Amino acid sequence: MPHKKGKKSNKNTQSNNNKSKQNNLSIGESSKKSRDTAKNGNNYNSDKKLREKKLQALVGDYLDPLDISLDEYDSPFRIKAEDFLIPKNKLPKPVLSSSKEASFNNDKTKEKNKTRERDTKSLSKPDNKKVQSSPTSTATNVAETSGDSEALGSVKNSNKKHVEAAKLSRGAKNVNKQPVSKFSEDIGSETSKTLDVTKESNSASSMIKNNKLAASKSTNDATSNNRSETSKNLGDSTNTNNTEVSESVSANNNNNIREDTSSPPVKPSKSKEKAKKIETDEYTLENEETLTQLINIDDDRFKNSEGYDELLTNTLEEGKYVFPSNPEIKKEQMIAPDLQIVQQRIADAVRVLDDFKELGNQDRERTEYVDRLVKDIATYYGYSEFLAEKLFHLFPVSEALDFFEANEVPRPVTIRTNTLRTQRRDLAQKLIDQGVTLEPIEQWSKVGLTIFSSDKPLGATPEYLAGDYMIQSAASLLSVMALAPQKNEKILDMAAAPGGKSTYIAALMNNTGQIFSNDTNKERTKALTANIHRMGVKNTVVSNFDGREYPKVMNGFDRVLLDAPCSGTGIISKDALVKIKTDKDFMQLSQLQSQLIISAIDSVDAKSSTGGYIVYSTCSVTVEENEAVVNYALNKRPNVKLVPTEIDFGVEGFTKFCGKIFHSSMNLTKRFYPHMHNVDGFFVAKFKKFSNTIPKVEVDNEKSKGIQHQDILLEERNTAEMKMKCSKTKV
Ligand SMILES: C[S@@+](CC[C@H](N)C(=O)[O-])C[C@H]1O[C@@H](n2cnc3c(N)ncnc32)[C@H](O)[C@@H]1O
Repeated sequence: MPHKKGKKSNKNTQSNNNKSKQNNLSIGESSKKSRDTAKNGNNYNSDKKLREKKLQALVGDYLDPLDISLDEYDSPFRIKAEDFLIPKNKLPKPVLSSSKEASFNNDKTKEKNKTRERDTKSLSKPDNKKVQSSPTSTATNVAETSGDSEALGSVKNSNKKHVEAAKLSRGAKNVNKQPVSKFSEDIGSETSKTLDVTKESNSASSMIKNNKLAASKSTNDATSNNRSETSKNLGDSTNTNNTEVSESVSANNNNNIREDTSSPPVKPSKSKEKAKKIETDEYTLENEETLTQLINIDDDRFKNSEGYDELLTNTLEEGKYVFPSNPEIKKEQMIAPDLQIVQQRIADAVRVLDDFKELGNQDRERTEYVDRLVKDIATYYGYSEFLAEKLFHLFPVSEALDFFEANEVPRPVTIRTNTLRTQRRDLAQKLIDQGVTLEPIEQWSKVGLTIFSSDKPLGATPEYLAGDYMIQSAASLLSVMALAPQKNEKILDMAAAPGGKSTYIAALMNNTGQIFSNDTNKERTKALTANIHRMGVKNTVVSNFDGREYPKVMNGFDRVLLDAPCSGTGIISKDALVKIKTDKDFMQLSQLQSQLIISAIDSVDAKSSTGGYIVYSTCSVTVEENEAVVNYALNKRPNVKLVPTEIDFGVEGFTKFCGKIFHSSMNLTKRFYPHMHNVDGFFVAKFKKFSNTIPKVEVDNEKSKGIQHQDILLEERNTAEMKMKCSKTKV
């Protein structure tokens, strides 16, 4: 029997099943969970365990019972592959609700802003003309003043419809599943039925679109306890809020208020005056008390305050990005922020940064905008500011947003055919017969299948139990393809559990030669062994050493794969806890990775007649876990050089980053991104060892060899400095 991961997963099977049902959730709900997760996670003062407990309660304890090859390292919870699958008959119908899409789309934003401005003004200042301008509120007035309960009912129904529509739009988030196409006869042909890159990227962008929809919905959800109904239901608010206004106004004025244009101006209350003052003043200790009072005033009073009016008007004004004042920021830090406002600020900031010369405020530096944007991204998507900033600087501004959005959407579930047992065509047919809908993975793989839906869990089909396939992310195939193992070679998989890559290597070698599958975690080697048995692998020895010690245990390998333990920033859609990883986590991992890569190099025989290769991979996208580690290896072991991975998609690794320069051959490494390639974030580097002697060169000579690893780490540690540098780099 395959290994079950830990007691916890056994104990929780029942509750996991229940959660799993809940987890046939819409993307928006899942997005919301991760945002909620993060909201809690941002509170770093609380105890870590308590935080994790809270997160688990929110996200669910989805331990994978079979410890299948999801590439997480020490992830405290996992989302089961089957949880992503929606049974065919339950696939949601697409809902056309573009008007409710989140407002990262600028055109829609403009339209929305106009509506919001109208709503906001009519809400905060009971201007009768404004009230008149809303057909719904007019109808309500008429209904109320004339006692026409039927008309009133119909108005309320129409509001209800908006609520229903909003609910429906939640359903639309599930539509990220691509259109299901049945596997056809010509499945063996790599060219015929495979998705081409364009199609795939379209589907990726449609996912992002759907997710924006989800984000919009989640924002609505998240704001429900927030300061106002207006911002809660901005998409539906025209009617609802104006109805509220006109209802309250008509309660005050028994006669037809629309005729009354001469009402005296309402004198602001004391608290309103305070509110206005605090909105405009800088935050000081003296006004802290007042600020606290302001925060504590109830929603109605707050939403009627001029400060709130000003805040909304500022935030929503078309084409203009207005920095939140210090009190606003302070307030956002102290109470749950209004995510709708944060979302709008993000969209506005991206627009301004895209055309800073034209749209930027001349009194502000670009770095100030970037700084605010990163903070807002951290709040909105639930990252620590530290990590949001680290990830943000990997991309141009608007692409960064695509990356964060893509992390809210699960990647397609994929499996790898075990060619030791079967062929892809036969496996596909058997699964189709059981109601699975699938398609071959893209052209670059001959063994992968993308699964769209399945009536039963993919880890419980007879084919799975017979070892016909491995549930494995598409990205994880890439490092084995780069390794390109040959028959009869001696190969080391240095960090191998639970065996997704080891068993693929065995299949490519057709069970010839020898594979040493090693992992330092004894528990995980049980899953590794189980998978090796299940998949019919016969050329593999499982070992349990710290990889750093391996050259002392054994060396002379033709090839070594180091699929290193990493932070998992490439698999955030699977593991929301990555969002709150700390500086210390990254420092420790980077150090371990650097030590492991040196061991991997030292384990290879440069004189191998067929090989002499080392492949380094991670499911992370941070520079210090990838290029910095590779650069360190090149400096410490000048007897290796980088060679092409032979993977013909992905983007080149960084040759410079935030003012630092890496070895010029770093462009031979490959990066893969969720928003670009619709695979987990992944990094692959391939080295060729050309000598078993380590040449004596000045490894510390920064000029000739690029920067030293430690320098980068020190640099990265200084986030303020990095921020400055990176902000400049991105201009
Ligand atoms: C990304 S996972 C490997 C996934 C695996 N390659 C697969 O495809 O199924 C990283 C693994 O590194 C192992 N690991 C962590 N530190 C290690 C060390 N010092 N030596 C060897 N393995 C280590 C972890 O236990 C974990 O199983």
